[in-house]
Amino acid sequence: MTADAAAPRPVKLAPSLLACDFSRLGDELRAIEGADWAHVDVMDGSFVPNISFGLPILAAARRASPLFMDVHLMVDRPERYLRDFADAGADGLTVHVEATPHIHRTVQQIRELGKRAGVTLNPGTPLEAVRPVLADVDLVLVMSVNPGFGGQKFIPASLERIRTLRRWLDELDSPAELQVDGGVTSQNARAMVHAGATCLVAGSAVYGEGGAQAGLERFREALK
Ligand SMILES: O=C(CO)[C@H](O)[C@H](O)COP(=O)(O)O
Ligand SMILES: [Fe+2]
Repeated sequence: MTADAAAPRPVKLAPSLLACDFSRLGDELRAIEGADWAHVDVMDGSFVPNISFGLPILAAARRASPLFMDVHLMVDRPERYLRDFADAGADGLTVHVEATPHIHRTVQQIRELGKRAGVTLNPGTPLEAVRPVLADVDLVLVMSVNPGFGGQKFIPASLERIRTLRRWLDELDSPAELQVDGGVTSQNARAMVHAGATCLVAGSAVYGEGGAQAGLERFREALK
């Protein structure tokens, strides 16, 4: 059976705080309480050419909201900071396969901290790079833009990458989330779900026009 024909899976929405108004972080988190997760983009200015925010902002978000904190670590050698992010309130930690020579050990370390372990890869990295750890993760994230900035355009080839990962996860009978991040909008969301995605990250498409509640409503309508 192809992914497109399979029974529909519940779809999680994970608004990215990168696109919110940081001066009103508490309000911006309350505005997405109807969502499933809050996506927290940590950028170090080395692995990616941009610096976003780090531990204190995650800790502030944790204090302000009961939402699941889905932390996307765009940092070199993320193994150095796993415990710090866990202590600051992360519920899930997703690391890039390109950022560490020890992806298997890093995934194990996240699990040992009692957190959900995610693995991800840049659009230019062959999918085979994550295959050895697929059975060990709780989430696989398909980056559908080059990481480092919000508000970029979805890379169409990402759809085929979602389909392939869907097939590999199904072959393993894995319950892992298949997440997509970058350029996700209410217009293209259905195509990703049909390809097999179970969790959609969206920054500008949620926090943009009309505010977050209106943004979430557009996604709910699109995914009905
Ligand atoms: O990881 C990211 C960028 O590296 C962000 O999560 C992503 O870009 C979300 O922003 P948008 O929905 O505006 O594309
Ligand atoms: Fe992200």
